[in-house]
Amino acid sequence: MSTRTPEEQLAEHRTEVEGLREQVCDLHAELPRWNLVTWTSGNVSARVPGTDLMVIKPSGVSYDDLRPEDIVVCDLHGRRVRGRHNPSSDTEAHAYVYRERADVGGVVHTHSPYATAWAARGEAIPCAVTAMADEFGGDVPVGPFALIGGDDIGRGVVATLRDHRSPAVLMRGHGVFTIGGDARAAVKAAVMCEDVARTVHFARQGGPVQRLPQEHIDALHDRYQNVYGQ
Ligand SMILES: O=C(CO)[C@@H](O)[C@@H](O)COP(=O)(O)O
Repeated sequence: MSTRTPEEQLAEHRTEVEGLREQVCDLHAELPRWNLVTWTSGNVSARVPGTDLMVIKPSGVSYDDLRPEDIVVCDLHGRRVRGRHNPSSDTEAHAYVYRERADVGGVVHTHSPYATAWAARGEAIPCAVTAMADEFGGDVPVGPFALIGGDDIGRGVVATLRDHRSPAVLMRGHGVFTIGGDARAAVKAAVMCEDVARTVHFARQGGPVQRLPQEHIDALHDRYQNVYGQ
């Protein structure tokens, strides 16, 4: 934790903060694009590296209307430092994750329909296809039900993901929270979570679904995380 005030940190990192406000504003367009949200029901945040600050969506503002200057700057206790709007209802949850997980640079919340259906049943998505092993390294787990507004959701996210390689958790009776090294990685995890939730749901309609053998999950995850791509 920095010894400087949030305002001093903001003044020192103004360029990075403005860049992240623009990036997080743009990333919100991915939520409706991939059918992860209805109306304003999801949010993206990013940690400002080297500070105790984060940037997050304003509460209840339409994705079509979002501009970089609407993205709210908060400290890591969810208090607004800059911005004319109230921050997202989930700000304290995101802030808790950043306080507890130094490796996390981005957090996303959605109500994407297939994944949220698994959350409504309180059922983990079994790791039954290679794409799941790649991105999640196992099942997508279920976290506890928690009321919206305080840091209880953040506590549930951190406690659940501690025992998993998955960057996504299905919060029981609510929806999806994902984490990533940066906000883009957390958005990607949210997109992939909905994709595998839908695929495994479809597979279930035709019969039982089997989890891949653990050694195959481990090999696939290792290849995707360390070899795949450029
Ligand atoms: O999950 C919920 C409400 O159920 C909220 O996270 C969602 O509507 C998004 O709220 P915000 O617009 O980010 O305040």
